[in-house]
Amino acid sequence: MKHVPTINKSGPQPQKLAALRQAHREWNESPDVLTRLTRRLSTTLNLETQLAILADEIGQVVPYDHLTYRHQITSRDFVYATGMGGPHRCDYRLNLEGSFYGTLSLSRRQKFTEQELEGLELMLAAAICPIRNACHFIAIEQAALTDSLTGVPNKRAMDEALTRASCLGERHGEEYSLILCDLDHFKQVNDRHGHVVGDHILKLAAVELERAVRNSDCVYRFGGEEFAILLPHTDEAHARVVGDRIREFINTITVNCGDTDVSVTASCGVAMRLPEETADQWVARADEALYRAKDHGRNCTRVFAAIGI
Ligand SMILES: Nc1nc2c(ncn2[C@@H]2O[C@H](COP(=O)(O)OP(=O)(O)OP(=O)(O)O)[C@@H](O)[C@H]2O)c(=O)[nH]1
Repeated sequence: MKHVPTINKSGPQPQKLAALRQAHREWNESPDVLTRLTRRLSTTLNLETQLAILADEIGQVVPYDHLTYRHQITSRDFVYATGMGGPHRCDYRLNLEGSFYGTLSLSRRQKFTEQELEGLELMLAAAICPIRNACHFIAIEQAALTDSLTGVPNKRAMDEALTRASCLGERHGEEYSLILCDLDHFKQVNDRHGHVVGDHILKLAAVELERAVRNSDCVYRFGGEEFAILLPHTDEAHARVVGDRIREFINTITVNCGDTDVSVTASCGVAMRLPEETADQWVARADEALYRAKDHGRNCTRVFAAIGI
């Protein structure tokens, strides 16, 4: 049976409450480095902010010229650096309960003393739990914005990006175009060759889309067999060219299924963002252009022209 703690009904405990108040004051005002470090780290789950706090607190006890922290969190490199080098260096691999949470390196002109290294280790021991929590937080945030099948950003990430693009477009008059790219007759691929093949083609399509666009553009999985590509600084004429290139890349996908090779085509709908347009209205126009591409026989690109609207 689960242990349920009993509630003490003996009435108020003035002495204990006074002690609690005192402990709280001491915790908040303590000049002790470790108490202050853990107290400051506990105020945030943001890894960059935590590292800035750690760098600040370490610098007050062990002067250094340069501090770096590196960690790969769900395949993305996280790097924090402050200050400028020095020939003497110490590196710490941050491990907790068998898991690795990054490498912290310090360097400076003078050698580090044994006492300083011991002090550093005490501070890192106090910081490791908050750092672990911040790393997990980043991983969870990334997972919430990533499509688990293809690894590209998902619809939620796209909604955030479109809202951001709308704000920037409104403020600075930047041009943004959106391409919706939908695989043609994908139901037939699933029905004839099975979902495993369908899933494999979706993964390959995401790879081809990322290859077909610039680093500054971003590919999202918008729905089942539908992707979206957001193109900053791009008008509709250039976006059309990208739409055609995307289709060419998708057309190169071939999956061998025993005695047949399965290939796919795609249709693209393009819309450039209009002034004062909401993200939903913008997506609706790109979707309308996609519908026209499908209606025109598929494997083509259609633009919802901004002129005349
Ligand atoms: N394998 C696989 N199939 C998916 C996934 N998500 C959606 N689909 C399939 O994609 C197909 C989409 O079918 P439809 O919306 O009819 O579109 P379509 O057959 O591509 O036809 P058009 O878009 O008109 O060319 C459906 O069979 C869905 O089951 C997925 O994650 N994996």
